[in-house]
Amino acid sequence: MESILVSGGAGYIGSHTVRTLAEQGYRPIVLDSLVTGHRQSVSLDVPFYHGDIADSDLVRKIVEIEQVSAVIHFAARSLVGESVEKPDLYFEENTAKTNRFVSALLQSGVKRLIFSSTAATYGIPDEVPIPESAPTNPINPYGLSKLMIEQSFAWLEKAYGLKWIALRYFNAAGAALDGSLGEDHIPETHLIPLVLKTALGQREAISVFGTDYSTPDGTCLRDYIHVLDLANAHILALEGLATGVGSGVYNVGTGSGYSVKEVIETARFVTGRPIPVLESPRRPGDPDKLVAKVEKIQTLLGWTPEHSSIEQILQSAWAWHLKHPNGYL
Ligand SMILES: NC(=O)c1ccc[n+]([C@@H]2O[C@H](COP(=O)([O-])OP(=O)(O)OC[C@H]3O[C@@H](n4cnc5c(N)ncnc54)[C@H](O)[C@@H]3O)[C@@H](O)[C@H]2O)c1
Ligand SMILES: O=c1ccn([C@@H]2O[C@H](COP(=O)(O)OP(=O)(O)O[C@H]3O[C@H](CO)[C@H](O)[C@H](O)[C@H]3O)[C@@H](O)[C@H]2O)c(=O)[nH]1
Repeated sequence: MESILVSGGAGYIGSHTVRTLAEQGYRPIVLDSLVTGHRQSVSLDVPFYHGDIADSDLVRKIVEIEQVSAVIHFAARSLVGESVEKPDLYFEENTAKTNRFVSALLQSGVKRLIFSSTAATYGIPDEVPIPESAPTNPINPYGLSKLMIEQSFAWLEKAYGLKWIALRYFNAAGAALDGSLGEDHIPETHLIPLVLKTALGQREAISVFGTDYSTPDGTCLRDYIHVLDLANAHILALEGLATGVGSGVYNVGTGSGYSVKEVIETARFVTGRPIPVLESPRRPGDPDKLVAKVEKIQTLLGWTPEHSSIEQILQSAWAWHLKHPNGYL
């Protein structure tokens, strides 16, 4: 059984990936500082190290004790607004700490790595759907912190033979189909959990940020990808690297966009509850459309989304919210 170290394995996407790895016959090992993650989101059967990715001694120890052969690296800060207020925090926590983490891994002989990147590396795209070859002009420190990591990998590959895949996720959403794992960010800023908290009556209304975008209904279009499909993309990426797929960046999305209004309308249908809307000003830094071009991951890694219709995303997220109205508390 191959042992895979998952940094940030107690976070939203990490916890779903840890479970999927175990289901597919891998042995996941989690390293997480719990700065934003939840211990309860990881099964007690999974080896769990409470620590920081920048603790090189700990990383080397884990690799040796657990016989780690590859790494999936989720650990990061990911609040766009916070990154604008505290760019130094993002360059330290994401870029600098990842550099230390990858150095320790390479020193320990681990050369296969899958990295959580983001559509925020593109900034405001000229072309939608966005191909991986599009220019990268991030418009916030969060996106830049991730782009710098991607770029560093090419040099680490040349110097030390690192094999890497950076998955540029579009909008991660949804939950385990039985609602047993889900999204519990504090503070929550993402549209879908906020819409469902409104359906639960925990919020009075959902603010729609901007109704004058150049989209069919005036609200922003996003490419929502189910967290289980994302989890699977990581495993295919690991297997791809092991069987000779080259290093590089891959978009992970569905290729279809839904507007904020369409998401809210579908959530009304799925939950059967009223969801009051408050039309609000634009949120700074939101591009009107972010939709992935997905041929590369489909062709080279054989990945196709299976749970990512907007109905399936909302149904699974609703199951999670009904079972865990206060998150993992
Ligand atoms: N959620 C999205 O829509 C989305 C979109 C694009 C990219 N991403 C990226 O995916 C990854 C996971 O996102 P998420 O939504 O699951 O976030 P999350 O905050 O739920 O998970 C991040 C996990 O990393 C841990 N962590 C953070 N810094 C750490 C450190 N220095 N050492 C050890 N552990 C640390 C946290 O405790 C948490 O468990 C992040 O890298 C994020 O930037 C997320
Ligand atoms: O209360 C809300 C919250 C969001 N939105 C809108 O809903 C859409 C989706 O917003 P999210 O905050 O859910 O997601 P983002 O598209 O802003 O962010 C995602 O995409 C980014 C890339 O731009 C990063 O990768 C980030 O990590 C990831 O969560 C946006 O148009 C946003 O303006 C609202 O109208 N009301």
